[in-house]
Amino acid sequence: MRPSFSSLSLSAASLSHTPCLTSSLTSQKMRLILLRSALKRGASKAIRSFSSESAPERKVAILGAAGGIGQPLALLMKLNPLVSTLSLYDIMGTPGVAADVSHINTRAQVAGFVGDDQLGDALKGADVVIIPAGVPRKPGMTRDDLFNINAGIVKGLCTAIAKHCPGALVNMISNPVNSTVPIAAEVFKKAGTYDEKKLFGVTTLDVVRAKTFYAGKGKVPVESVNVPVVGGHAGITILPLFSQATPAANALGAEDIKALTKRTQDGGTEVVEAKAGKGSATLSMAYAGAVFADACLKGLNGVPDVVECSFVQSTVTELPFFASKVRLGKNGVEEVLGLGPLSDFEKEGLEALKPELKASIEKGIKFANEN
Ligand SMILES: NC(=O)c1ccc[n+]([C@@H]2O[C@H](COP(=O)([O-])OP(=O)(O)OC[C@H]3O[C@@H](n4cnc5c(N)ncnc54)[C@H](O)[C@@H]3O)[C@@H](O)[C@H]2O)c1
Ligand SMILES: O=C(O)C[C@H](O)C(=O)O
Repeated sequence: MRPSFSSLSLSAASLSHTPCLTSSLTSQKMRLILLRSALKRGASKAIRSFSSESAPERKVAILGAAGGIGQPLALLMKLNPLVSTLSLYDIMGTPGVAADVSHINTRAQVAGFVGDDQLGDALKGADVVIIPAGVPRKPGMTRDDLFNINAGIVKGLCTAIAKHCPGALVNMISNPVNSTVPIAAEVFKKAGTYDEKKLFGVTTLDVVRAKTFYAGKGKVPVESVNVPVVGGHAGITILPLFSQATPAANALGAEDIKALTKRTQDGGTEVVEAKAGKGSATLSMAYAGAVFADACLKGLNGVPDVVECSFVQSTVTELPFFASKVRLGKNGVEEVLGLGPLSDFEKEGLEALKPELKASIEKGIKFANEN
């Protein structure tokens, strides 16, 4: 994501590096001309990136916007020049978060909404809805332990989405993602608004972690690393495909790959334990959520070849939902990409994750239909 202010710093840099020229003009006059033309170039660049004409109007709503993820995610979405309206909803605290974020001098107009009565207005006209609402883990808990509270929260919010912005792309962050995405699908089916191309479980944090850990161990530049992560978003259902990682890190042996896989699968728990009762990943999740929402917006805007991993309705395996690489387009999912060639270790991991993922999906479907 490139915040629009980057072009301003570029133009400042180009000003200070303007070379000296010799001509019949005095050097002072020449400096003035160069300064004017550099300013003009810089200003037009800045106007291009700030202008609401350069990108379509896009409304992004964050549900759970006053929480540990919600607040930094609101900040990052306010910095995204593709967002024209940023709608911040929570059951408490959003007026303050919205007032704070709204003072940042970027394109998005910010509005805060609080409580059931204002949920409809928060959602109306949204192109993308991001859901980090719900309780996080404490040490000793699994993501599934959050089901009893978060399933109901997600169900209520998705019922409102079906009513107020049925065409929006939904980015589900609330855990357990392996169950909350199927819950959302069932709610939308019941409401007659389900479009499998528009529902996404956000698994980007697994990819972010896999990239970071691989770069560290393989001693390759982190910015150039790509690693697909497939399956789901809990424990062994998180399956990083390091055999497909680029660039190749030749120094990594089978034991290293095993350790990297385990660290990626346990990345959430690593943060939960380090926070010692004060919640789970929030800052890295906000970053990951912003990366994924940005990809959705780019797809909606017609940018070609936008590919991210996500937990979506799928025929890649026999399971009805599965995370894999997905090509994003003007209607959401344009293509669910296959797994590609797997190593024997990854093939074993794939078979091992299926029973747990299947059970979590079925639990979500059952809840949505019985409550
Ligand atoms: N998908 C992922 O990779 C990933 C990563 C990290 C955390 N998570 C999950 O995200 C969720 C949020 O985590 P957090 O650390 O931000 O928690 P948090 O407790 O800090 O914030 C949650 C926010 O949700 C709000 N909320 C509760 N019920 C709501 C409702 N009905 N409508 C709107 N808002 C509501 C709360 O008021 C709170 O502000 C958790 O379920 C966590 O497990 C997922
Ligand atoms: O681990 C958690 O509970 C939060 C999140 O799913 C994560 O992966 O960090």
